[in-house]
Amino acid sequence: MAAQSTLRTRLSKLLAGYLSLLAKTPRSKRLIAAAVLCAAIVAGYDRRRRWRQQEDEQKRGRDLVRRNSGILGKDGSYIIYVPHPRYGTTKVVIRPTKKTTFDAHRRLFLGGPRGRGQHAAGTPPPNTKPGLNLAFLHQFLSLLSIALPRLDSRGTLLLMLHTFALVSRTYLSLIIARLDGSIVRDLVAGNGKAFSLGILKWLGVGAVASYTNAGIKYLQSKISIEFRTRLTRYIHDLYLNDRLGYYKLTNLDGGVGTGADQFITTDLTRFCDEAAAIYSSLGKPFLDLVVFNWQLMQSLGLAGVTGLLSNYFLTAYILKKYSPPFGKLAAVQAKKEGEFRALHSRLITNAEEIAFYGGSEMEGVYLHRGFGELKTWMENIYSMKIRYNMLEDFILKYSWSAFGFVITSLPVFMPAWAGLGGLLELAANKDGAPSADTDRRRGEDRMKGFITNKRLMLSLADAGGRMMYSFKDLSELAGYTSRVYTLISTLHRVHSNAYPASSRTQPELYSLSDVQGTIHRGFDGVRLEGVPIVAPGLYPRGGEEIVEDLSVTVKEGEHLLVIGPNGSGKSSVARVVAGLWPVFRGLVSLPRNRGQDGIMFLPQRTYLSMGTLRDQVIYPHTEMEMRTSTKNDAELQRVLEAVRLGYLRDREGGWDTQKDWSNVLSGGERQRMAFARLLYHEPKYAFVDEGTSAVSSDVEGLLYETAKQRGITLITISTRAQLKKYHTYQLRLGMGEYGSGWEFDRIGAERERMSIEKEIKDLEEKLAKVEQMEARRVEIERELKNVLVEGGDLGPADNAQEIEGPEVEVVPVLEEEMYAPSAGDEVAVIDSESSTGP
Ligand SMILES: Nc1ncnc2c1ncn2[C@@H]1O[C@H](COP(=O)(O)OP(=O)(O)OP(=O)(O)O)[C@@H](O)[C@H]1O
Repeated sequence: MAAQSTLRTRLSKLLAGYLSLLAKTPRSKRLIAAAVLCAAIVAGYDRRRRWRQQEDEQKRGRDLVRRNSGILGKDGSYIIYVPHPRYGTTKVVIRPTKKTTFDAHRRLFLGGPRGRGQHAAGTPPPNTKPGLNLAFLHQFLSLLSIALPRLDSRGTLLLMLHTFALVSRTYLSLIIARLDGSIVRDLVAGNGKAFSLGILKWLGVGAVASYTNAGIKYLQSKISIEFRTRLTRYIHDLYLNDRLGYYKLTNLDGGVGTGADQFITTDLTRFCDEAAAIYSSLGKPFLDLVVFNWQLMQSLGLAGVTGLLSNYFLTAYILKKYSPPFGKLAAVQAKKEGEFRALHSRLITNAEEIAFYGGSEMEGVYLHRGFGELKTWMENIYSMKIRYNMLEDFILKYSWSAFGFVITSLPVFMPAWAGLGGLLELAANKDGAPSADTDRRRGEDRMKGFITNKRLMLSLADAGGRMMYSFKDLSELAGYTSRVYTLISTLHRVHSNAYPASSRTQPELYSLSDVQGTIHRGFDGVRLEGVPIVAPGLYPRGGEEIVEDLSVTVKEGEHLLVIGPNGSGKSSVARVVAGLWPVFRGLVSLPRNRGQDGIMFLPQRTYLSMGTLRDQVIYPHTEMEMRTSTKNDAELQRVLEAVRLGYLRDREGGWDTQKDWSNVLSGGERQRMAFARLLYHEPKYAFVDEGTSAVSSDVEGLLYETAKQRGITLITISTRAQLKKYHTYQLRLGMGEYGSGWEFDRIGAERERMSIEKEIKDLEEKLAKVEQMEARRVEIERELKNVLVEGGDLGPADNAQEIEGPEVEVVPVLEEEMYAPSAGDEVAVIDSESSTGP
């Protein structure tokens, strides 16, 4: 009780004191305090709300990460959750690049064909060598317009902070140079107090400078990541869209060689790192040069600074003259690294096939050759660099220091030419006969001036050196810039189909600049009218016609079988309809949508994606799309049962199991999985390319009947005539003298019967000739017996005379016993079981 009453008294005292304080405080201050209190409460509440939201998001993120899925935003953005070591997951929002942005950038990236003066205004000729030239400036600025899209973007803010940190560091270096001079002066003068104060100041400034240095490095990496994020997303949006950039880039355009992977992963990273570094490695020394030169001009006069500047220009000239073409070297090295990497990717992708063939030795040859080329190139670069580095080191480190000593001695030896320092010297000289005290003071001032100037000179030499070194970095940056620019401009070219005809030569027939056909989407069926099926050549080469002007129409319920020998162009028809290959002439009509109620294509090799078992059935849908289309796991199970894969879910441990499915499913299972996708998506029309070649015939029938029952009109591509029973029409390719003809018939129609009867007649005629051929074979064998004797030796001379034809030189064969090795001969022992000989 006593304790309680004491507490109450204390509380009431506290309250009274607080109220009296409040009464005494002016009104404005009270208002401010109230505002601060309210702000603190609101901020606390907001923090709590955000914290809860973050927790919910992390929980949702964990679920989605497990399911390999994301969320689609209303504005078309895609929200995914990526695993995070500390928070479990972090949310990443990916906003698609707007169409108008691509349109605006096309002007920056699209050049015309090779040669000067044939490309859009402002774009450099595509054959410009990477280096420090105007093309580099254009390319770099174009890439920067993607990396820094707006003035208020994150990257711009980071650059501003970085600039602030760089300026602060230059200012701190200036303070340190002055402090250095005064500390040495105080030491020489024996002024302990000033000396200690100087040391304290030194430590204080040092702490701030270290923090600034670390900040500069941190901001530089942040800028690099920001650039990379923006550029990667931009490239992905151009690369992976309905214009099929990822396919056309290597199969039709060929502008980036074997593939874009090396460009997107390694080259882009190097470009971003170098671009972020170049800002500080050029910007800071440049700032240092200006500020320190100004300072030195104050103390050393115009002569000193003129000397310094001439030194820079001379050095820059010498280094530029003798420097190897670093930009080009970096670009070629990146290309060679890409080729080597592509060889490894091929090996990984085709590991099983290569293992079956036992092809490791052959693959080893390719890999060693690829690495050999890369190694030779790199050795050349290093040997070029070593000579240049020697020159660079001697000039920047040693000759510059010697020159620095000469310049800092100017106030002492040539006071009339040496600015403020020189004036001080002159004034001291004028003071008449020097006393011991003035001599001492003069000595101290000289010392301070010398130390300050020396430090400034050192910083200046360092800045100049870094500036010169960064010319090399700049050249390398030019190489990476050229690589990334090439990738983006090629993607733009593919995206907008910009293949102008060269004005110098006639465009080749069926080259990408000769595409005149029309694609009509929104048709209820599949129709080709006068469409040549052409295997395209890499731009600007022309393509090769495989099927002559094809005209065929498939309407709902009229299943079509496309048949013909290997290589006659069956799959190519699907490639043209799917938009992989261009429609060079004629008209192609097809439904507007892919998937449900539209059209779908099942390629010859079933692709199995990364992710869960569910993802395999619903591909290319995501789980999120599956849920929004009101389908569920029970429906998926029904689909799997319809294709006789109902056991998979239990065997693999549920829908969310993640595996490398291409190694788990057998060839037949993969094909059935492809049919499961067909049944899941329920398109109106479907191209099935050799979709049942590895499936047993009873299941094959079941797959076709089920698909037809679901209302899917099938266009089957196959070499097997027994599939006719599931189709209404057939398109026979590979006809005519050149194999580019075709026939389109109703199955069982008069013409088809006639063509089969004709084929039977042909075969009978050929069979009738068999007896004649047999008789001829016996005759030839008899003749040969007369000509050849046993053991393969030629017969007697009178027999040989009967042979008509060119003269044959008879070389006598050494018999085994006639050969006796002499002492000097090397004798190889031949395993009689594994080798045979004449
Ligand atoms: N990207 C390409 N570039 C050039 N030619 C190609 C390309 N793809 C295929 N070809 C060629 O086009 C021809 C037709 O190929 P397609 O794949 O259409 O044949 P197919 O009739 O489906 O053969 P198969 O029955 O063996 O599957 C072949 O000679 C092939 O070599």
